[in-house]
Amino acid sequence: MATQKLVFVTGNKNKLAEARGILGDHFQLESVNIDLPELQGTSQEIASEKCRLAAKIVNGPVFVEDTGLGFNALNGLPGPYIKWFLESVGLEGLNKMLVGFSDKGAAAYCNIAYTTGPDNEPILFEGRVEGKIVDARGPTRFGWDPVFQPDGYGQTYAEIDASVKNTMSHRFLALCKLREHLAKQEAQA
Ligand SMILES: O=P(O)(O)OP(=O)(O)OP(=O)(O)OC[C@H]1O[C@@H](n2cnc3c(O)ncnc32)[C@H](O)[C@@H]1O
Ligand SMILES: [Mg+2]
Repeated sequence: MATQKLVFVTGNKNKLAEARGILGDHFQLESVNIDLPELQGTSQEIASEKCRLAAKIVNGPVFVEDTGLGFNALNGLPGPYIKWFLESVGLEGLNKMLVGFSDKGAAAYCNIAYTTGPDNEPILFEGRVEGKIVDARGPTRFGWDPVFQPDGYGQTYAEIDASVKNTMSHRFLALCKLREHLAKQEAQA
């Protein structure tokens, strides 16, 4: 199969490394390192708007993603605002937010927005993994990985081997949907 070029606009090197690991050799993943401005809204709205901005910059096919971590006890907050919560209160603070709630359930999700160019509306692909918030365990390499334990695993995202995370994560599930879409698009061309 021929290599397909794909542009991912993100300011996050860990997202890029995971996306490269998940998409493998069939895609030549190029990155444009811009932390695009993000409006307030749902994760889908944020991803769509980032994608419109990215398409204008790249002037061609491009994808972006918005990642969120929503606490069930807080009706899905911090959700898309997890980056600012993590920066402000740290991993321990995220735990403390749930003191007083018996429900420690949480969902990690990734909303990918892809467009063929600046004149076309973004298409969305979501990957979602249910789990719970636990005291931080494992290396602090990537964001909130140490405090999120996916259901069915005795380990946090940070403790799970990176190659395994890349076969089950919210990002993996979203990228699989994007990959399927691109394969269909290629078959129609
Ligand atoms: O340029 P973009 O792609 O927006 O990169 P970002 O780092 O700003 O990313 P987001 O706006 O989507 O914010 C998501 C936050 O969650 C973190 N994050 C994203 N994916 C993660 C993952 O798989 N595990 C742990 N933390 C993650 C990330 O470091 C941010 O703090
Ligand atoms: Mg961002």
